Amino acid sequence: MTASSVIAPTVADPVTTVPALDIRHLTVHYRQNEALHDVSVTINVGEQVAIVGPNGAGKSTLLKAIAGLQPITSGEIRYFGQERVAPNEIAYVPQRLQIDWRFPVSVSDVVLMGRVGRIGLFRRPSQHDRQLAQRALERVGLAAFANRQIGQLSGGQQQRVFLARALAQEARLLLMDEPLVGLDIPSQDEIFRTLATLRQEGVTVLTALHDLQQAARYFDRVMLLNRSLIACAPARAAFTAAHLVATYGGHLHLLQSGDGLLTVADSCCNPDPDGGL
Ligand SMILES: Nc1ncnc2c1ncn2[C@@H]1O[C@H](COP(=O)(O)OP(=O)(O)OP(=O)(O)O)[C@@H](O)[C@H]1O
Repeated sequence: MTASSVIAPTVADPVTTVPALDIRHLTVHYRQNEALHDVSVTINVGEQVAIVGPNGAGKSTLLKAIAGLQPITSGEIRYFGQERVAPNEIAYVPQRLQIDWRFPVSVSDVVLMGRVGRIGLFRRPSQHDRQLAQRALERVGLAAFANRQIGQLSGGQQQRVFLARALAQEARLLLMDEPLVGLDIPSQDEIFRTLATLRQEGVTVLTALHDLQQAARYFDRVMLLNRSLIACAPARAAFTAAHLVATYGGHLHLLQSGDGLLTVADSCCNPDPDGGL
């Protein structure tokens, strides 16, 4: 073999090969209750991943542990190759019910709060910060609501305000806990449009969801969780009968759709409760 016929090995690009999240053997307890058991998964930079699983599967716990809001029992989480991450690098949007919407702040105040990590708690926002907040509100279609009190918005609009806050924050990692709960279809579409914008900007997104069709349609990979990690793969590979049964047990009916992808319906909503697979 001549030297010229040898193909030089590709030099790994350290920027692109370092994952956004590298979770190793993560276990989390609430007192005696083990909410997450030995979860190991890697999320690449710019990926959008849906976390699905039954009630109590540990979806919220996983998001909170990643956000640093929930102490972990054992294991480790690395962020962009580091043990620690600056708070402004992560945006966490909790479930709607966990937010006190009566809080007397305007929509633009909430979005500006996304800048606090960058400007410091006691410094006034600059013109640049205000412009970023304004642009973020425009991008989620809420510029006209900037001066409204946050509690006066609809559920979908409130969720979009929190997305705008994440945009203004210029976070690299966005964690959302069931952002679609209680939203009508147009509001859900607006959220997915905003996620598409974040995709263009290379923001890594992890979202807890209940709708498996949406998880399959809008996300690069689906993480099936039931205290342990069952799978984390593109929908076609994730939604196998074995994975779905391991995740949801006997509570689901599996359906074969036209394109061969398995989809599921909760047995509580099925008109024929005795219907099998
Ligand atoms: N603050 C808490 N104190 C004690 N136990 C908790 C707490 N939060 C959650 N748990 C328990 O941890 C387990 C995982 O809960 P978690 O909220 O993470 O699940 P989930 O998948 O997000 O559920 P859901 O779909 O209902 O929101 C459950 O058994 C739950 O009861």
